[in-house]
Amino acid sequence: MMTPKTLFEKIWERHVVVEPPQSPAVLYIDLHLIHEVTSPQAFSALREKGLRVRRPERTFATVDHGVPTIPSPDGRPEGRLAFADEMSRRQIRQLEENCREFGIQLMGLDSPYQGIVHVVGPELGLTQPGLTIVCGDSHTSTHGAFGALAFGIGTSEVEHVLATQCLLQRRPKTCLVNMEGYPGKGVTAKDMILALIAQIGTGGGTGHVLEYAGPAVRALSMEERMTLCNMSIEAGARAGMVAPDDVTFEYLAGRPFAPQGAAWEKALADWRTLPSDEEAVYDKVVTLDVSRLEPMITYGTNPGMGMPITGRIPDPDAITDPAQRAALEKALAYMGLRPGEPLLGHPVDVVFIGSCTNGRLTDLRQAASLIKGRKVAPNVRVLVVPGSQQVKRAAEAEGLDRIFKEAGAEWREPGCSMCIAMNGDALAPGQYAVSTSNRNFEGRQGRGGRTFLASPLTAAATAINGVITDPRTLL
Ligand SMILES: CC(C)[C@H](C(=O)O)[C@@H](O)C(=O)O
Ligand code: SF4
Repeated sequence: MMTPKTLFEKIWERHVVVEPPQSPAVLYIDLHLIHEVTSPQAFSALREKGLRVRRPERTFATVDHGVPTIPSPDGRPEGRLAFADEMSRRQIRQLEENCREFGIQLMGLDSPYQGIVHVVGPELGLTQPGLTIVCGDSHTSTHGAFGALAFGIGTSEVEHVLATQCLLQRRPKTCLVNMEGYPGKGVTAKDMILALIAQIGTGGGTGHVLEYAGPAVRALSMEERMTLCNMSIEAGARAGMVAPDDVTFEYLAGRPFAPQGAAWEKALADWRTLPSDEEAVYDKVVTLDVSRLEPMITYGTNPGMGMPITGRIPDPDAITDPAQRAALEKALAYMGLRPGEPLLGHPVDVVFIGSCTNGRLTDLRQAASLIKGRKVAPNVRVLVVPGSQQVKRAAEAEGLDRIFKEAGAEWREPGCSMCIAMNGDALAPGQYAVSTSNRNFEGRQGRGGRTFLASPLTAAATAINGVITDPRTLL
């Protein structure tokens, strides 16, 4: 009898080149994604050492973090750079030059496929089951939704992978996240992952690869599974994964970089062997009953500080652990919130709908379904930023852009935008935002800005009322 294995173990074992005792393994990397922020020093180091890129055909680049999302004044995609700050302009130009010199395919400003790296990889069919995927970006965990082993790396590791197509990596532990039951009306994948992180904490997944399983996960679309895996890193996990199934295969079929013809049939047969074996053992198991969830919202300055939308802000005095109490006190002071208060009805200045967590077509459709035929509140600035050019075109083909614009929202060009505020889209100090992104750290969306993380439905409901709103009241 073969030892039963988890999805993670199967992929890990296929990719280990050597795993000497007491030291990190050498792991072969199938797909390396790069963007303008974490790659420049890596290429400079290659140049200094006289090294080439080992497998340029397995390396793909896009520009996302610093890209202005204001439509080009002259209609040319390049014209967007007119709005870029100096640092972003240099990084984008540098990436263009590096890709030219090293023979790497770039989804640049003029590409119909440009977008956030974690949106672009899947929609091009680059992201596939069974692959090892890295990117100098923590939300690389998104790609695990396809049953790939995908994680973020640092800039020196980007250099290492560029030069060798391999990475030194300690074997992580495994954690099964069992999602029981089915979510109710208005409760989305974003609420499931915010609830999980609220339950296990931002350190709950440390050292582990999370495998999301259970009927609620199987029922999710690929885009929803990506939302789930995207935030694995916010629980401290190395990666997040969902075993591939027919939903995965249907999503991938016919995508530009997916296998075709006989190669597709061969790949499919292989991918079907990847899901964890029935008797496989995990280092840890966590269970979340999603049938009891409400839409979630964060009140603090890390993604674990989340609560059901009808809840009340917790009281630091009720926390016994001094470090945790201090962290909550500091967070509430920054957020300008008081313990025991509800968040429902709290005014906001900005609503941001976008990012690699919730900037895909499904997310925009959900937001539009609430906004359609309504107006956004006059006191709120609403930014809708599609995750990629493909998402933008698909949304426009369905008329979603018109729904947003007629309601008084801004319809932007693709990029990371106000998720990280590196491109000029930023909160003013003290402003409150409901954001569909993944991080609510101090200053994340602009210096002094205050972020409530929530789903696209909650964001849209809040945009309409101008105060934090339970989307179930508008559905
Ligand atoms: C800029 C980049 C390195 C960073 C990351 O690693 O995730 C960013 O994408 C983020 O979301 O904070
Ligand atoms: S959208 Fe936000 S989380 Fe995603 S890669 Fe860009 S900055 Fe990072």
